[in-house]
Amino acid sequence: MRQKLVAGNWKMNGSFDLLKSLLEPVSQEKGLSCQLLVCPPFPYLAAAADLLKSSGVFLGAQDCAATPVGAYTGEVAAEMLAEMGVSHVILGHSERRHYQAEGDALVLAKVKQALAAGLKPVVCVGETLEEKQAGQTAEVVLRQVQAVATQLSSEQLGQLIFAYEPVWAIGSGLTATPDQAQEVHSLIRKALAEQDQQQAARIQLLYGGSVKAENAASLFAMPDIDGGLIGGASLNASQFLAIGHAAS
Ligand SMILES: O=C[C@H](O)COP(=O)(O)O
Repeated sequence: MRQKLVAGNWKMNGSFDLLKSLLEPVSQEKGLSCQLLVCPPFPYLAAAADLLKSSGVFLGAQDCAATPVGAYTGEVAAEMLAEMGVSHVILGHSERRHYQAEGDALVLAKVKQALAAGLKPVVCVGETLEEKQAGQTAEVVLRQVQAVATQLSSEQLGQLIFAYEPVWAIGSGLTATPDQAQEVHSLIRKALAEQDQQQAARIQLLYGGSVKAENAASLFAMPDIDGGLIGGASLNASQFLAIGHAAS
């Protein structure tokens, strides 16, 4: 049985004040059966690790370098993140695919670095509005999934989490309906099962895109939706915890 995971992607938002006001209640919450993961920007990771210690709440980063340590100005190595107490790293988010022109090969290189450092990659996949309108959702999503999955061993595959985030639903207030999201999640799980049935049954598949306390429960009730990757609503402790309750 897969445990549900509610992950907060703060994107380029936050401050030390927000860190404290948000992570104190989150780290003290005792009534949830789901896993919680918080992914603030790099400058806040050390303080977040301190605030979350012994809480059971996981700490994640929003990116890592595609290469090991060395002469790569401005980059942050996966090993450095692991050393700070980070356990997860979001990779291939559509904002990075779009603004930083990250392609499937670069995402795979980052996934390999993350795995080598013992981090769990949260690999984001999803189609744009144009691709959806052209009927290309399955093709795009499965290409992004397989570009990573097929290049890994079974053991490595089992460390992955995938997040299906239709680009048209991110920050737009438009959410995929539970049925639409389930259809894509089921396609992803079937594709993974063709590669490795056992691991496919274990891998957590998250949904992301305008998830809020009001729509979370109906999404999380679907058989292949194992939680959410939450953007805007993760910046408010009571919203984020309410989504956690919907997953519990
Ligand atoms: O990583 C999170 C997603 O991009 C969703 O963001 P959102 O909840 O603000 O739509």
